[in-house]
Amino acid sequence: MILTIDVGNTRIKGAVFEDATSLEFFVFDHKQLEKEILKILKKYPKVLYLVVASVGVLEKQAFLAFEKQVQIHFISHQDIFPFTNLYETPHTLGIDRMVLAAGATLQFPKRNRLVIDAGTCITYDFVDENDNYRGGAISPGLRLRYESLHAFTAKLPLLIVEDVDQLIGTSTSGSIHSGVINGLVHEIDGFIDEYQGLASNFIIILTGGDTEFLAKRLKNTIFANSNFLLESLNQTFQYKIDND
Ligand SMILES: Nc1ncnc2c1ncn2[C@@H]1O[C@H](COP(=O)(O)OP(=O)(O)OP(=O)(O)O)[C@@H](O)[C@H]1O
Ligand SMILES: CC(C)(CO)[C@@H](O)C(=O)NCCC(=O)O
Ligand SMILES: [K+]
Repeated sequence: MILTIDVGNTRIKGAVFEDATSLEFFVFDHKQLEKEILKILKKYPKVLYLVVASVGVLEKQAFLAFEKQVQIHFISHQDIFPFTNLYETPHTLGIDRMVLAAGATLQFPKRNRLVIDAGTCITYDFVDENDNYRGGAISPGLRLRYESLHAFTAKLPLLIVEDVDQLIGTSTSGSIHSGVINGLVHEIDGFIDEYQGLASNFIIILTGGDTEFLAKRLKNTIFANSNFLLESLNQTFQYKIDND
């Protein structure tokens, strides 16, 4: 059994896997790390490996407390990945993006893949049908857009995302919701359209904390799976074991 942990910029997510099957998913705050992991390990004593992907908020040291119970693998740029990395600065590419690219490569062979992770930031990652990682884009995530409108203006209130579907904002809050939600939806649909114009045979994968909210608003057909990063982490680790 494997416990995969995704340390994002906002939250920590985890999942226990028995081979390719996920048994349970967890979400918790950075402050709860030690307590929550101990709880999971107690519930699943068969977990042998703890596999961590961190965007940098936590380093390897944060996990050393579990070393007596499990073998820890901290995913890094030195690991073996199933794609050729054509990023001009491969050492600065986010570990989460590498894991997503690996998952897309392994799960969707011989396709052009675009992975869109709607988390704290929105990331776009393109792995072509020859398994070359080509790069993508980084833009502000849904919550970050609301927060930055408030943080960098005198008058705009801090709003949280609401299930509103309004083009013409008729109040301050309506205008903010329209700008943030429609802006992001158009951004994502626009990216998908442009990528699909570059090549055929595309699979578009949407993941991250805002998956459900966004999936139903997009005009394009996508494969939506909010657990894609954790599943990819499990696959990346299996791939490493099989190919090292
Ligand atoms: N309880 C929550 N706390 C924070 N964000 C949440 C919560 N529930 C849903 N979200 C949404 O999820 C988004 C953040 O996504 P996610 O949790 O995947 O980010 P993350 O932990 O920073 O991961 P990553 O760094 O991989 O993007 C926010 O834009 C927010 O709208
Ligand atoms: C863009 C984020 C913050 C998304 O989680 C992460 O992947 C990251 O810190 N990336 C480093 C920069 C890059 O990927 O080029
Ligand atoms: K993200």
